[in-house]
Amino acid sequence: MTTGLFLSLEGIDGAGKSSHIDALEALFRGQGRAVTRTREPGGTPLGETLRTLVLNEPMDPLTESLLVFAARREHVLQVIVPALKRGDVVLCDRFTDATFAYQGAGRGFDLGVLGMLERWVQADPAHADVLLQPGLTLWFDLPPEIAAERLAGARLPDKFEAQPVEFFRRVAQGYADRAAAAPRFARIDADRPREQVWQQIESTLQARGVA
Ligand SMILES: Nc1ncnc2c1ncn2[C@@H]1O[C@H](COP(=O)(O)OP(=O)(O)OP(=O)(O)O)[C@@H](O)[C@H]1O
Ligand SMILES: Cc1cn([C@H]2C[C@H](O)[C@@H](COP(=O)(O)O)O2)c(=O)[nH]c1=O
Repeated sequence: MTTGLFLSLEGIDGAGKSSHIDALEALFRGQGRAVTRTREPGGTPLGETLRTLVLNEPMDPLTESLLVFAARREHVLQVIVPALKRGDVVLCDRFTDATFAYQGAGRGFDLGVLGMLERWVQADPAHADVLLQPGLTLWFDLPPEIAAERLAGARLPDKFEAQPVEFFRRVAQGYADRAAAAPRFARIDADRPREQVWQQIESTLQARGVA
């Protein structure tokens, strides 16, 4: 389906993903790679409109799941697949693992329904059994209490960031469950100073042969 590298960044809110995206982009550009940098929910005009709703409006978990997958469908078709076909490195701040972690583990929504939506949204039109997935997922793993401390006072919390620590314990477990089932996950110990977190990222990219 594609020739580029699809790299996603995942973790609970405040785990430190955004703090390393600039450096990741610079690293790949320094190697002469074209980079498409994007995020979910979002990445297209419609996706960004849906993001505003999802991050701010209270809603039923099925509604929330449908909106993030609707945004993802546009994102996959308009941005991610074309970029991968060009041979770009796609740096995506969150993808479907976030839906399993937040709507599935966090909200308690049916994982079977999420799996069905994943298949509908990410199937290759030519091979329905092949799903578009990141080639590598950097999972920033940080205890929820520390993430909450880091976020406290950093910015006005959105709907998710305002959730209690118990919600993020479930989300963190959701990521751990997803990671246990998919070798594309690389765990980054985010409970370290920034320089050490970056060193782990660099060594992971080398070990996986992608940079
Ligand atoms: N290794 C670190 N040690 C201490 N503080 C950090 C570290 N990494 C990031 N921070 C700080 O923690 C806060 C959250 O970091 P960041 O915004 O990168 O997280 P995030 O995973 O992108 O969060 P979100 O998903 O909610 O956007 C920021 O204030 C950032 O400066
Ligand atoms: C993709 C996706 C995201 N979310 C949540 C997770 C975060 O709380 C926000 C996005 O904010 P960020 O600062 O850009 O990390 O949305 C979700 O609940 N479900 C999803 O599928």
